[in-house]
Parts: sequence; C-alpha cells; structure tokens
Amino acid sequence: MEGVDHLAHERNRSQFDVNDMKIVWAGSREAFEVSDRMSRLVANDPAFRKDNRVHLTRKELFKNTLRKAAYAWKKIIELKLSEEEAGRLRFFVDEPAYTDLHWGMFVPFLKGQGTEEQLQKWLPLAYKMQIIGCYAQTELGHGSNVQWLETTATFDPKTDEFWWPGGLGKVSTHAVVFARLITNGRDYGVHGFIVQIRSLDDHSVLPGITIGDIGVKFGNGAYNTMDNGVMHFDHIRIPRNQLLMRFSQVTREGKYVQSDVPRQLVYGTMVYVRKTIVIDASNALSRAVCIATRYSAVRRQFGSQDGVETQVINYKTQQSRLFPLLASAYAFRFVGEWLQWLYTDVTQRLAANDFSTLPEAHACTAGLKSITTAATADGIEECRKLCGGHGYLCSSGLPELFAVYVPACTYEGDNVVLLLQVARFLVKTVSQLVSGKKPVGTTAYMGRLQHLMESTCKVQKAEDWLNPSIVLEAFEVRSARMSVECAKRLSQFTNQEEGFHELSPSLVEAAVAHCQLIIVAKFIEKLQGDIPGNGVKDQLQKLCSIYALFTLHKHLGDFLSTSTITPKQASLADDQLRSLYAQVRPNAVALVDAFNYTDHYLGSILGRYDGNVYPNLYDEAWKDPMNDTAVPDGYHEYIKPLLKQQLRNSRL
Ligand SMILES: CCCCCCCC/C=C\CCC/C=C/C(=O)SCCNC(=O)CCNC(=O)[C@H](O)C(C)(C)COP(=O)(O)OP(=O)(O)OC[C@H]1O[C@@H](n2cnc3c(N)ncnc32)[C@H](O)[C@@H]1OP(=O)(O)O
Ligand SMILES: Cc1cc2nc3c(=O)[nH]c(=O)nc-3n(C[C@H](O)[C@H](O)[C@H](O)COP(=O)(O)OP(=O)(O)OC[C@H]3O[C@@H](n4cnc5c(N)ncnc54)[C@H](O)[C@@H]3O)c2cc1C
Repeated sequence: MEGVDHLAHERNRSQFDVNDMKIVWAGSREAFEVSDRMSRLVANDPAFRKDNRVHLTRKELFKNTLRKAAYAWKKIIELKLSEEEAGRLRFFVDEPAYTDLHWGMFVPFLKGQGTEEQLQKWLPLAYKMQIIGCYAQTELGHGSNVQWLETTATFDPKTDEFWWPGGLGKVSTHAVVFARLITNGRDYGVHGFIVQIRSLDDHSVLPGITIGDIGVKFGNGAYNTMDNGVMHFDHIRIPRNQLLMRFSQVTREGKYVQSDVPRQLVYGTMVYVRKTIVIDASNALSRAVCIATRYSAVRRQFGSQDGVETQVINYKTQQSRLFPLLASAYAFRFVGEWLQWLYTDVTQRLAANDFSTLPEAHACTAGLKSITTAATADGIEECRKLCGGHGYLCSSGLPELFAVYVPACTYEGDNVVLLLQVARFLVKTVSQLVSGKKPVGTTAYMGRLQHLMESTCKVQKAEDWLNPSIVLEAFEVRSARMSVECAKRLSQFTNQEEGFHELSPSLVEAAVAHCQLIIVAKFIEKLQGDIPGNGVKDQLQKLCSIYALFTLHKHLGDFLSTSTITPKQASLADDQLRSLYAQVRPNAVALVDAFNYTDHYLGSILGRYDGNVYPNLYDEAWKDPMNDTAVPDGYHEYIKPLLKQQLRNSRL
C-alpha cells in the first residue's frame, strides 16, 4: 500500500493540468481521443494479452503474433475503424509484426511510386489485405550502399540474396523488390518492382524463389515476433508493368524513359519511414521514462527521516539522469510533429514539380532519425539502471523494450551512415555561401555566418540561460563553427572524397550539433505558439531548458573548443540545470501520466499507474514456470548425485 499512497501524493502536488498536457502530447484533442479509445480497447481485450511472451518459444511466439494480427484485423473490420484508428490499435497491440511492413512500407511505396493504373490494380488488394507485402531492399552483401545492390532486373536476370526484409520470411505474398534495371544492355540503377513471391491459394513459395527466416534475433521474445527473411531469386520473370513506373518507365520496346525528376525519389519511402521513426523514438523513450519515474517515486533507499527512507527520485543524481530523458521525450515529440509538417510540405511541393526542399527533407529525416534513435536506445538502458536490480527483470518491461528498440539505430539506415549524409549537406551549404547562395530552412542560420563567427555569449548569471534567444544562439554558434571548421579542413585536401573520409569522425560531430540545434529550435518554436492549459506552458518551458542545458552539458567539449561559451558560463548552465531539476521534481509523475499509457501498453510492474509494485512483483515471480515445482526437473540426474559426491569427498 506504500506505493499506492506515494503516487497519489505525487499527483496531488503537481502544478499543472495533466489532462491539458495529454492533449499537447497527443498533438490535438481528436488525436488524444482516438489514442485513448484504441489503447483501452486493446487493454481490455484478453486476446491482446502480452505478459506471457517471455515464456514462449520462437515458434509459439510467432504463431501468437499471427493470431493477434488476424484478430486485430477482424476488429478493424467489425468496428469499421478509420485508417488512423487502425494504426493506433496496431500501435497499442505492441508487437512487431509483418503488418508493420505491409502498412508502414509496402503500401506507402506503392502509393509513392505507382502510376494511376498500377495504384488501381494493387492498392485495393493491399488495403483489403488480399495481398500482404514487404520491402525487400537489403541484400546479404549490401544494406547501406543502396546504389551498389547486386540484384538485377533484365531480360536475362542473374541470381542474388535479399536479407532482412521484415514479413518476408513466412508471411508476405508480395514484395517490393529493389534491383538494378537493365534494358538494351544499359544499367539504369536501382528501381522498385512488385513481385509476387507466394501462392495466393496455398501460400507455397513460387517456383524459382527460395525464402526462409534469417534466424533468432537479439533479446528474448522482443523483435522475434517478426519474420525477417532471406530470399533467393533464380531467373524469375515478372511482367514489365510490375516496375513501379510513376517516375520512370520502360516501353514495350524496352526503351527507358525517365521523367524529369531527381532519381532520389525512388528513396522516398525511406524518407517517409525515417520521419515516422522520430515520432516513434518519443513513444519508446516516454514509455521507459514513465516506468523509471513512477518507480523512482515508489522506491525508497537510505536517508531515513521519521522512520521512512528517502524516495530515490529525491536523489540529485537520480534527477540528473532521469529528468533530461523526460525532457528529451517531449523534445522528440515536438521535433517529430515538425518533421511531419516538413514531410507534408515536401510532398505537396513534389506534386507541383518543386524539388527544391528535397535535400533538406532528406538531411532532416536522416539526421533526426539518427540522433533520436541513438538517444532513445541509450535512454532506455539508463532507465533500466535507474530502476536498480528490479529493472533487470523482464517484468519491469525494460529489457524487452530495449531489445525491440535498439535495431532502430540500424534499420532504415545505419545512424552513422545517415549522419554522414547530413554532414555532406552541411559542407555543401557552407561552400555555397561563398557563391552567395542564401541558405534556407534549417540551415538559414548559416546566412548570419559572420555574426555567428564573431559573437560572444551574453550569459552573466544562471537565469540568463532561461532566455531562449541566448540558448538558441549558443547552439547556432557551436554548430556553425563546427561546420565551418570541417569545411576549412576539407578544403586543404586536393581530393575531396579522401578528405571527407579522413575527417568523417569530426563531420559526424558537426552533423550531431546541427541536428541538436534543430531539436532545440523546434522546441522553442513550439513554445512560441498558443499552448492552452493551466500551468502546461510553464512546465514545457522548464523541460525545453532542461533539454538544451543538458545537451550543452553533455557536449561541453564542443561548446568550449569552439569558444561558444566560457568555462564560467558552463558552470552557470549547470547551476541553472540543478535549479530546473528541483522545479520539475514535484511535477515528474504528472508529466509522465500525461503520456496516457495504459498498464497494458507499459507492460511493467514497476511502472504500474497505482504504484503498487512490491506485491505484484512478488506474485509475478510465483507465476514463473520455474516455480511450478519446488524441486526442479533435473534434480535426480544432476543435483542429487553431485550432493552425494560432495558428501563422500568431505568424509575422506
Ligand atoms: C506510430 C508507430 C509507428 C512505428 C514506426 C516504427 C517504424 C518501424 C518500421 C518498420 C521496422 C523497420 C523496417 C526496416 C526497414 C529497412 O531497413 S528498409 C532498408 C533501409 N535501407 C536504408 O535505409 C539504406 C541506407 N542507405 C541509403 O539510404 C543511401 O544509400 C544513402 C546512404 C543515403 C546514400 O545514397 P547514394 O549512394 O545514392 O548516395 P550518394 O551518392 O551519397 O547521394 C546522392 C545524392 O542523393 C541524396 N540522397 C540520398 N538519399 C536521399 C533520399 N532518401 N532523399 C533525397 N535525397 C537523397 C544525397 O544527399 C546526395 O545528394 P547530393 O548529390 O546533392 O549530395
Ligand atoms: C530489425 C531489422 C529490420 C530490418 N528490416 C528490413 C526490411 O524490412 N527491409 C530491408 O530491406 N532491410 C531491412 N533491414 C536492413 C537494414 O536496413 C540494414 O541493416 C541497414 O540499412 C544497415 O545496413 P548494413 O546492414 O549493410 O550495415 P553496414 O553498412 O554493413 O554497416 C556496418 C558498419 O559499417 C559502418 N559503415 C557502413 N558504411 C559506412 C560509411 N560509408 N562510412 C562510415 N561507416 C560506414 C556502419 O556505421 C556500421 O558501423 C532491417 C534491419 C534490422 C536490424
């Protein structure tokens, strides 16, 4: 009962309206209502139970996922759920499945790359799930380097192996396949094709194709609900019209016709998914932070006053590890919202043949995907440690969350490879300044380069660090100076590619600095808008300052070595940060309640809404199959003879 009392007390002392914050977190009242309804629907249906996952074998786990996916689809049809509702329902089912790839990559790829005629043929089938699709791009030998994919699509194809595509191993009937298009003896580079891979009658793999699952992945359960697959083609023939031809066509005579658009549009689905992954980072991090915050308020160690020990959330070290993660979850939420806007904007421009913002959209999605997933993966692990020994139990929900989440640093583009793309974009932006090209969008600050190279930070006392324009300028100065330094060093190389290779570690750091600036800038921008709700804006302002000042603290080397700030100003930033932690402390539990997660979705005894941790941890332990019998299997074969042996030895 102790825990129950504590969380109620925590909620009573918060200084803002948690219901209003729930709406800010969800993005709008409508989005909140949909999420709330779908999360309860899933939580209240025993068919979606997930607490038994860790005890299942891989085959049982996978079949269980198929059952849930089929049941979810039945519900979607029965309840006539909208696309948004269906997406939220799948989200709260909280189990990686082939449906993620079908809805998340196959359908978007068709929509983005198909002609009207192709859309009419394939989309209705995909929407009704009469075909199930996956996204087969990565090969055994090439993942990051898409241009060097070896699979060819010609009139006389060679053979090759795909490796990794989710949903491919056991379920998909169709795949979007990436291959080099060769016609009339000429190689036109990588294109997307739709290929049927399994029979729609008996699900057998079609002749000439070999498919299997690639094997058990990291973590117990975790991402093993997904059938990542291997596929081998041996002289497969597909009709010409299964090349997705919105941007380039092959005529009946085999002539290649390229529309007047950048070839990079074939990568459009990756941009779309990278954008989604940023919002998903805020989902995963907020979930871990919710568990760690509630548990830190329940857990007591040392420092007994009046016979009660201190709640671990009151330790300053606990706060300095936890609250930056809380702030990051909100920061990633808002930058994700902005990225959604940027994506919609670039899509509308592309439709009007305006390709000017495509490089910016690519750089932002690639860079933000990298730094939000890296911070989230590290953050989940930090939350596990923040929960002490209990965090290591699967019933804390954290080990599984970590294992499911970490591949986000690799899939949809390895994080370092993607940051190097941002670095290229930055170097290009700096070099174009010389020719007088005005930078726009997220690099607009480079247009004030002279000022940024000369300016000095105005902070004189700790409170000055609460001034958004001072903070913003510090991040701009650091980023601009790092990019310029890289560009200068690069110009000393006669071979630019060689220089880029040699300086790549510094270039990655410059890219990180630029992306962190975007996150800080978008958080500040969000706060300049109308944010209704009692005390809501005030809390968000504190979180924004925490995100910025903690990032500054963590990357202090950058800020000092670029002379953006002085050591004294760094120390003032730390003072301000400590003060902010103290101000957030009474609101911490309410700030995680605002995520509106059900206990089902959290899947954590430590993160229970009621805080009733200990009796449930205890009960859960007894449910473990290891405790079915007091004497374990194997006692007679392996323990008893050993004990007897020891007895004989001790008598000697
Ligand atoms: C609500 C719940 C939602 C849950 C959401 C969770 C989502 C999870 C969903 C599914 C689970 C995971 C599924 C995973 C799927 C996959 O992993 S699919 C495979 C993904 N593969 C990759 O990402 C490969 C990474 N590599 C690349 O993208 C590229 O090869 C590259 C590294 C970017 C390099 O490309 P390339 O060799 O062509 O490039 P360059 O010569 O360097 O560049 C040429 C110019 O093109 C520009 N460029 C590159 N990419 C793009 C792009 N996507 N858009 C626009 N422009 C692009 C590049 O900047 C160069 O420009 P420049 O010439 O001006 O310098
Ligand atoms: C869980 C999961 C699901 C996936 N699902 C799919 C799917 O559905 N469909 C699909 O097609 N693919 C899928 N993939 C594959 C994924 O997209 C690739 O693994 C990813 O793009 C990374 O490519 P890679 O494996 O070739 O890594 P590599 O490129 O081999 O990376 C290995 C190391 O080399 C470094 N490196 C590589 N190139 C450079 C460079 N130019 N400069 C500096 N360092 C470099 C990387 O940073 C990394 O440290 C999935 C992967 C995972 C883990």
